[in-house]
Amino acid sequence: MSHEVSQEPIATETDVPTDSDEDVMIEVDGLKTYYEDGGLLGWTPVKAVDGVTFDIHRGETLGLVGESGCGKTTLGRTLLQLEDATAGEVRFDGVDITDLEGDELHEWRRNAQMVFQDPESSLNDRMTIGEIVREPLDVHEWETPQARRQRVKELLDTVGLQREHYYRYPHQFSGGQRQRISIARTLALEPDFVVLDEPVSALDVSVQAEIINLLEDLQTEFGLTYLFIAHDLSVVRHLCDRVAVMYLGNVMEIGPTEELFTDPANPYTHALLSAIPEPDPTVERDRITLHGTPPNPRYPPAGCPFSTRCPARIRPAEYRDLDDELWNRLNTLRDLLSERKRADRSVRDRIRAAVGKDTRFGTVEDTYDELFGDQEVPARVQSVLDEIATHARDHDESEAIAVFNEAFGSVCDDEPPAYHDMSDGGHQSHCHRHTDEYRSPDAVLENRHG
Ligand SMILES: Nc1ncnc2c1ncn2[C@@H]1O[C@H](COP(=O)(O)OP(=O)(O)OP(=O)(O)O)[C@@H](O)[C@H]1O
Repeated sequence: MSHEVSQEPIATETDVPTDSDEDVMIEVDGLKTYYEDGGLLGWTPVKAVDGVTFDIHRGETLGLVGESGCGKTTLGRTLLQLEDATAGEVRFDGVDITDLEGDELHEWRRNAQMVFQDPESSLNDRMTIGEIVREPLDVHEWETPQARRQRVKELLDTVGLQREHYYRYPHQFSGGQRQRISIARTLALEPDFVVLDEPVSALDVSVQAEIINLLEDLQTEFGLTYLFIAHDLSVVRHLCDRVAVMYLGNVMEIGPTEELFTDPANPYTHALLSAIPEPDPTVERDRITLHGTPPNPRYPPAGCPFSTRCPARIRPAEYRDLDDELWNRLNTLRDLLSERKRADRSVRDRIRAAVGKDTRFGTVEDTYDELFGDQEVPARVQSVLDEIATHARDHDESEAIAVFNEAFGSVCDDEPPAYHDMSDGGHQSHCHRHTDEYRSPDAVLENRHG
């Protein structure tokens, strides 16, 4: 874990309207979690969570969605102090738990628990169901051993299992039943807050609804607050009161579920929602095709995290009307140049480059041919491309990128966007397009649906 603090968080404390309502249970403020897995001095950490600020309200279910690897699990684990925060605060009822240690942390953990995705691997097959569910009670020396046994039996009732299951082993149960066992264990110490990390993704569709219903019933019965991490947006829409959309370690948009699904504000949310299959084939819907893949979380863009793939990225005035496909190809060229700049080129590559031979990135001519061979490139773009090519041939990627940014760059590439309020209901989005200076993302996306 790194304690390096790099670029500014996407919004500063002063940008964010503080929710002073009494119903705020958890306040997350400028939270960062970096993984220093290389362990080498100067090694660039993975910025799994990179400066997020939001609240969780008492008794609500907050959904957390986003593509694989965007940092959802890391965020959930950091809220429970299962990962150390690199920077920022997580305040539970006003207490910053990132500062807790030893007995205080142990005691606090009773309040907050996690249900994991895969009930196959999260239960110890050598322990009986009774031992598994009782373990947190034993660890926290809860009352007497007899009272613990009684409590476990009650918990088995609560989650729809039978008391006789106490002496059985996990392998004797189906996936859905195993998830019920995990949930019983999670509830043992009567937590207030539960992180549900894809709790139904590994289950058969027929069983998913049963577990979702159980989670809803338990929430009502025990007044639980949930952070629900999920890929399946239809489940999120059904279950969650509010939704936070994550991309590359940042929360891009947060708001009431229906508002966010019917009137998304952020270009990334538009893209994520447009990937949901339309159940009614007769309904025509615009789809947004995202080009490229998310950037490496060790090297996030300096400006908006989504800038390298955003179909609504602000363009300099003289290129506003450029063909969208050509614009996408230009963005791909910038990604290639950045990757080439970063690459630790092998000795062989360096020698080949020095004697003017191809490297594993291919020649500049090949790359240009692949990207622009079938495009009509206006002369004003071609002259910039020619200048970039000169630097790229000299292996001066920094200068090539500087020329690129000078011509095609915008505020999206340079500055992290601030939070913007989309409604009075706490709907917020981070996008430079929300400022008066630019057209809203909606207006731009209407023209650019691929
Ligand atoms: N222990 C670790 N050490 C180093 N990098 C890690 C570690 N755990 C996660 N990462 C990296 O951090 C980033 C965020 O991972 P995380 O698992 O939080 O994402 P996620 O959104 O939950 O993904 P998924 O939906 O696939 O579970 C990824 O790039 C991942 O490879």
